[in-house]
Amino acid sequence: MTQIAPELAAAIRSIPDYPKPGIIFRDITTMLGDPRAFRRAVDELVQPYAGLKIDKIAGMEARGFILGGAVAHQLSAGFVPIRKKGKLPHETVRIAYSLEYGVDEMEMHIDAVKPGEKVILVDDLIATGGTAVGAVQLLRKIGADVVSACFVIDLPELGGRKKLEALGVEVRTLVEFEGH
Ligand SMILES: O=P(O)(O)OC[C@H]1O[C@H](OP(=O)(O)OP(=O)(O)O)[C@H](O)[C@@H]1O
Ligand SMILES: Nc1ncnc2[nH]cnc12
Repeated sequence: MTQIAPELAAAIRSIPDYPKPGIIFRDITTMLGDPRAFRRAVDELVQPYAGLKIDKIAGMEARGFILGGAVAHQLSAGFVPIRKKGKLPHETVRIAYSLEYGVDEMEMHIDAVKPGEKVILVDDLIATGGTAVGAVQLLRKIGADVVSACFVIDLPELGGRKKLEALGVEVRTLVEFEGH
């Protein structure tokens, strides 16, 4: 497996059979708690976009908020929270999606992005791609130009990267893990 950042892979904890039997949960809390690894992850995510004049970073609840907030700060971009249903107070756009271990609905404020604004999607991990594809669909519904999506972790066997690329979204990842 290509590892852009092997020291990041070493900082991520793997927990078998969580949240369901057969899933190996890739736990980034160990990476977030390590100041060097957290900084490295954010720096690596930001670097390809430096100078691109990105308007907004969209982050998926909850882990996408931690990384996306830091990336937005570094790029001097705004931040758009994509939340699980029922949490946002203003008018929203909503979509149902499935992920590696469940189904849910996510939503975003209808005025979170202006038509034509350049947006990058940020999350900790892409597995089946259900969450990220849902997020791209929401962003496009309100006219965003989704230029790229980036993740610390890719689980390539679950095919998420290919689904996003098929939608015309560039995908950048730092670490790959085999299996689920
Ligand atoms: O590619 P997929 O199969 O869609 O899976 C990836 C998503 O699953 C995890 O989030 P989760 O829904 O567990 O939410 P959390 O961040 O609140 O724990 C992860 O942070 C991604 O958002
Ligand atoms: N295996 C996994 N580990 C952590 N988060 C996930 N989200 C979807 N699949 C996951």
